[in-house]
Amino acid sequence: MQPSFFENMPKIELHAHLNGSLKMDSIRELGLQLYGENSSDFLKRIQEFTTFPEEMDADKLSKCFQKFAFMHELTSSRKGLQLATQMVIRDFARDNVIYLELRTTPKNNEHMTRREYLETILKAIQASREAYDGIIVKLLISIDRSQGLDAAEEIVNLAIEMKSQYPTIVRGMDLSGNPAKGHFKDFLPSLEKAKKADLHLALHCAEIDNEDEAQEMLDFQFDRCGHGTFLTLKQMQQCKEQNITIECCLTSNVKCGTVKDYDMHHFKRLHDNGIRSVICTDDCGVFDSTLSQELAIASKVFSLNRNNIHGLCINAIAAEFCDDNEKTDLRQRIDKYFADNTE
Ligand SMILES: CNc1ncnc2c1ncn2[C@@H]1O[C@H](COP(=O)(O)O)[C@@H](O)[C@H]1O
Ligand SMILES: [Zn+2]
Repeated sequence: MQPSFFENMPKIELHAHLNGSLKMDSIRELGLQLYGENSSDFLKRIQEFTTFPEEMDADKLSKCFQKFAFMHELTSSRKGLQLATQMVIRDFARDNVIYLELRTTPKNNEHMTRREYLETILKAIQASREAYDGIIVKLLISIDRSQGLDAAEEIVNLAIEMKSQYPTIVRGMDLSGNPAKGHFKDFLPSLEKAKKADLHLALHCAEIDNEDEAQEMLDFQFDRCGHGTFLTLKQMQQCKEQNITIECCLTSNVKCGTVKDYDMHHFKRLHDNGIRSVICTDDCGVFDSTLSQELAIASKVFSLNRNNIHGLCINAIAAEFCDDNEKTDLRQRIDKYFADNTE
């Protein structure tokens, strides 16, 4: 299959962090719009944002988290956040993503409360649908495991409130941040509360090797597993039994050094064992990728044929946090693409 097959394909993105998904060109545009900023120093910082050392480094993943500070600076004002949200949605729409679940950690600073942070994004999402060709955008609200429990509790309460105000957009919660920091167990009461309030859960799990924590998470039960890199085969089987879909982010894992190379990626193991997985970008800005590229890589490295790719799209529809009418419509659009493109 040619790259254009993946570019033209209507796609579904289920794992994308807002501040990690702004592409280099859009960061440049954002700098210009916010500060008239186009200096060589600014352009150098953009380069650093997307550059990863070639060699393996045990600390590569931790270093990745330092990169987000740059984007967080650009989105620390309401205007910056609103523009960034619009640009991220536009960039996904340009890649023919027709359904996008964006996730973000609400932040408070001198310009915004966490509530205002979320309201700014929700308004930008509402405006985006008409602007960008009918793309459906949902929001998952993230808890950063490297931050304290008070923040987590405030965020869950806000998520519950925002879900009742924007029920078609706010669909779930995520647990993310540096997996070497914090303990899942501590966030359990907050996540339990989210679950009781019917928020779906897409949690980062087993991104690093921590079998006990992964087990605690699986026993708690959630809907979708971000990465799942270090799940044991038994835990993968548990995912299958519990109907948990694994969100595989190939380039993210390779660039962060948790997977040595594409052909060593656990996607193969999942696929071979019939465990439901989907391909996602994670942070397409930081990792300088697109969903089309990730699917093309998956198809090449794991020798996936058209039916396999179609199957991945169907997996994604099954795992979406949206209503059945939206799923039916998306399925029709994707089936039509595969029926019309029989190369
Ligand atoms: C690479 N693998 C990853 N593992 C875990 N968490 C990640 C991540 N990539 C991104 N994030 C989480 O998303 C934030 C950026 O988006 P938002 O500011 O929330 O929009 C990061 O600060 C981190 O908390
Ligand atoms: Zn992630």
